[in-house]
Amino acid sequence: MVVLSVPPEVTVILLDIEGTTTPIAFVKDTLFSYIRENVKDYLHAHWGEEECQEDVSLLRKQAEEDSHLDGAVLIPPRSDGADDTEQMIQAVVDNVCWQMALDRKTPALKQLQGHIWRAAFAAGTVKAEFFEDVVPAIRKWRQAGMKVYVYSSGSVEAQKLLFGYSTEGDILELFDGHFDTKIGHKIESESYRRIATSIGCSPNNILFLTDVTREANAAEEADVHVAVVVRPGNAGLTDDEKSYFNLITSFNELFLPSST
Ligand SMILES: CSCCC(=O)C(=O)COP(=O)(O)O
Ligand SMILES: [Mg+2]
Repeated sequence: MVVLSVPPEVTVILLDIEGTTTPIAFVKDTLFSYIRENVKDYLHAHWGEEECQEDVSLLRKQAEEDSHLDGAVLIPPRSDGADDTEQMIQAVVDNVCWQMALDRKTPALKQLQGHIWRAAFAAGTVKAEFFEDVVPAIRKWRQAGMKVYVYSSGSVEAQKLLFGYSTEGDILELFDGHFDTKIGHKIESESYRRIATSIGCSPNNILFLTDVTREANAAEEADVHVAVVVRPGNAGLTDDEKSYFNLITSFNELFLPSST
């Protein structure tokens, strides 16, 4: 087994979700399919609620920013008439499906997705999946004194559902905190500096594990240590990326200085 020594100054492990803790196939085939199949019914059921209207307002604002993009779907402004509700719901559905077809990670989309998944996770219709090495490794890191945080494009609310309702039960207690793109985009180095400040450590106290090399580059630019996680179903890496980054195929390949 290949072993990657974790630098001694590292006290925090920061985890991506999709392609790192969780198979991309689960996110795409289960989580995203659930959204496509249920978004319309969800909007009908919750349209009158403040939370749903806040989600729609955020999506409408995002749609305006996206209006220059090919195929972008605008959401008409809200009026008092009940007649246009169907038309608005259809526009929201079309906008969500358009964003998802492009695998966009906008906070507006992620916030609504989190709210739609809530009922599915709570009812046990959906249970999150992790690669088999993930939970035992996190437990080991914690025993060794590491702090463990999550940084994902999925909203913090959705992250808590994922780790709260999983095939391994509720494992939320294994995490010291969660970050989403409210702190900044994952491909911007400033986001990693903000995360370090928020945790109360230096960037070089953090080891970030991700499957996406653009995220790894941004983190590294902020002086965060990175390892690129290679999992079945992840996008392939170029030869240059393979030789440049530290690569791991399992969390078990990380060797902590305190491990014996
Ligand atoms: C419950 S989190 C859902 C995962 C998700 O929506 C997503 O976009 C994952 O992105 P990541 O940044 O974790 O690769
Ligand atoms: Mg990822």
